[in-house]
Amino acid sequence: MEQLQVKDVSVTYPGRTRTEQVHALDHIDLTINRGDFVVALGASGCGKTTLLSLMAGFISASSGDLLLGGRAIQGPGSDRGVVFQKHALLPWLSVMENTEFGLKLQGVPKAERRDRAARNLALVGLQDFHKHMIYQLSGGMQQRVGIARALTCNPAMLLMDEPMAALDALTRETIQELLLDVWQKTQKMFFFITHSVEEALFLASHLIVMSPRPGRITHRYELDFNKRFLQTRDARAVKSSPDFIQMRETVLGIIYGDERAGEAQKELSHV
Ligand SMILES: Nc1ncnc2c1ncn2[C@@H]1O[C@H](COP(=O)(O)OP(=O)(O)OP(=O)(O)O)[C@@H](O)[C@H]1O
Repeated sequence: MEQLQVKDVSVTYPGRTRTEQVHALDHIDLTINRGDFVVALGASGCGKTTLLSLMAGFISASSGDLLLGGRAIQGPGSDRGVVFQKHALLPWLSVMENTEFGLKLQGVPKAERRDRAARNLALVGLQDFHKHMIYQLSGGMQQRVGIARALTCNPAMLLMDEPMAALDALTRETIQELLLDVWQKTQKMFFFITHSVEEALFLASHLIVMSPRPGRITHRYELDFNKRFLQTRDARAVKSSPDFIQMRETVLGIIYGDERAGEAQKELSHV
């Protein structure tokens, strides 16, 4: 079965002095199954990006294990697609050339890679933009190319680090809906980081809330607001429903509690 397992993982970075250490993640356990849309939410510095970087294979754990399909993650691989906030597209290449880039590096023949890239560009609504250059696209369209590119190597898992953060509110909502469509159609494992509580509640099938110093998962929720949207196509109705608003207040309370605790700790350390 396709599954990502994070087993008792801790990450410690060197601090500013020789003796200081930053406990970025502390004994994290998390299982992501095929078809799960896991969203990580939490105050700045709680270790969200560190967790994603472990899954991507960009960094190694100080202790514990990360397994994908039962095999230890030992570095980046085409079984995991990554979408960043800054889409990291190559501006001198066209939309098609950017999307097929990973397959070209793998030596996939041109006809096959064009076909696979075209299918994923259609999935994100860019079927009419193959020949456009990246600089001719809006921020939202560039982010769609980033998603299509990440999907084109057919990864088991899509890892997204605040991919909507630089988008205006309206575009952000459109891309949220697009992402839910892509999730429903592909049934891949999604791991998504955001600072927006509303975005997290709307997208997640599984929400984890993290707290900093040391980075821990403090709360876990199973949600179905995403399925409600996919059934009704009415995002406004979902986001203004009483249980959505109540959940938003609960999660905001958890996060602001953390941030206030963090501020108090900083103030104390200045005394
Ligand atoms: N390479 C590094 N060296 C030292 N400390 C690091 C390094 N990367 C991250 N940290 C520290 O580890 C902690 C967790 O960082 P991380 O970026 O994972 O958190 P985050 O929740 O993603 O934060 P943000 O929401 O601000 O992006 C922070 O205290 C950060 O300063």
